[in-house]
Amino acid sequence: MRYVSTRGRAPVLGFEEVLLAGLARDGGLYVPESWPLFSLDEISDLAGRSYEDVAVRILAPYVGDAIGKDDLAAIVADAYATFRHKAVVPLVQTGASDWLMELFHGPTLAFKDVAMQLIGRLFDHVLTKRGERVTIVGATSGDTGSAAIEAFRDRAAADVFILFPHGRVSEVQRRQMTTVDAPNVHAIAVEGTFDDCQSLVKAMFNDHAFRDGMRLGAVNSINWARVMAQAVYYFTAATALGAPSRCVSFSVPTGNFGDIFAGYVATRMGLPVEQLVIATNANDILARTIETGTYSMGEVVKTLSPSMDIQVSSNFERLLFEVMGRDGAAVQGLMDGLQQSRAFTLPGPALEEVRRTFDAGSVDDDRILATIRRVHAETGLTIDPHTAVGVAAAVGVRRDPLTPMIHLACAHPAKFPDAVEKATKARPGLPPHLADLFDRPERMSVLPNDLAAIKQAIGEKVASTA
Ligand SMILES: Cc1ncc(COP(=O)(O)O)c(C=O)c1O
Ligand SMILES: N[C@@H](CCOP(=O)(O)O)C(=O)O
Repeated sequence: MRYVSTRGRAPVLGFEEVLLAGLARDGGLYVPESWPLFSLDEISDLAGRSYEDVAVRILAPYVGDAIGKDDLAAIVADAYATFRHKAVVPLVQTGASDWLMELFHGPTLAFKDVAMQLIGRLFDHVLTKRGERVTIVGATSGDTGSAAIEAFRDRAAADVFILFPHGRVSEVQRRQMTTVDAPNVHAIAVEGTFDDCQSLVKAMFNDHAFRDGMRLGAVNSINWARVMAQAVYYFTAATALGAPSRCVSFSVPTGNFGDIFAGYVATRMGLPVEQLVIATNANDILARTIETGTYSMGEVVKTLSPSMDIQVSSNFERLLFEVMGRDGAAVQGLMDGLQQSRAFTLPGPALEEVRRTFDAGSVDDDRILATIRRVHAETGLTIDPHTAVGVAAAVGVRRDPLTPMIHLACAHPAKFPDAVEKATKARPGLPPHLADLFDRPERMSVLPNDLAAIKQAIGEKVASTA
């Protein structure tokens, strides 16, 4: 498979280069040159297979001949052996037509592990083959960071620098990033928001001298490999519930639009999906965009679902590229508008196209708490505040009550114990492998929201370990 940039002016790359490149050199995001289409028979044939087997089948066309089939199967098997559930992402029925897809059985208790455990190994495979080393820079609102640190810790071919917003992640999330004692891991608390962290990372990639000098690599969902890995569980869940002969829907708690874009990818590969619900917290830029057609940035608000306290939703650009006829210049025009006036308006036909597949709802903190409480009372299950956003948002926008709605349970409740305790009066405990998290010493630097200062800190650290 070859990959093109959403802005149309970066080199066309193969899988290996796309994995290592992260952001395209024109500032855009890489997408496959064409979508591999699975026939209905091929999709039916996924039902009942192991997660690992389905993953290899879905990933193979994207990886192409960059990695041999046997090597890919071994990497996939090794990645998902780290999960605490044999099904990797089990489904739990919560109502007549409602299911939770539990995505939090990986090492760091959030859905990010599903892609990150694979990506760490893919980087290792490719870098070892090439005899190269990279400097990973990532931005996190809490979950990507710990998943990336866990996936890359002690890997000889990578240094990892994770930028997170100081004071805006949960204590569990922070400690998961700051207590890992590995020489190649560096947690940086930035005095700013997640959007600031993400824009610092993009600015480092757009500084080509720094990017090439440091040999930067990305682990955020700007990296195509993240999205492709997340597309797999849309297939396992849908086929377990009768797809492709039965249509299903998904409700997806959304921040950076990576996870829900992976669902869209599954539809482009042939999976019949009735609707994809964009579930946002009070940071409702995407819900407003679907309603009005205008993507207009506001200020970030702190919520009980901090991992989704995001305004600049990176992967929306990938959807724009698709609904604007894959016209890179047109996407660049919208992105220029966003840069200049903090807003852009989708052309009518593009908005119609988005609305064919996507619905959206936003959920405030009171509804998050009420939803955690209700689900707990009705089912005995404890959900985290992000999952609650998805469960609540689906209520208002469901197209057909008989179509199974699969709610993505993105994080373990123990990552956000304060919110969960407030709702249920019970404090969720951490699983045994994290039981001593609060006793481990923390290690992090606090830096201003300043590109030069951050580049200098990264440069010095890399030079000192070279
Ligand atoms: C727990 C949790 N839920 C949902 C999201 C939203 O995912 P995405 O950014 O892929 O839209 C994130 C991160 O953004 C998260 O960490
Ligand atoms: N919620 C995310 C934000 C970054 O998203 P990504 O999917 O682009 O890595 C986080 O937890 O960091």
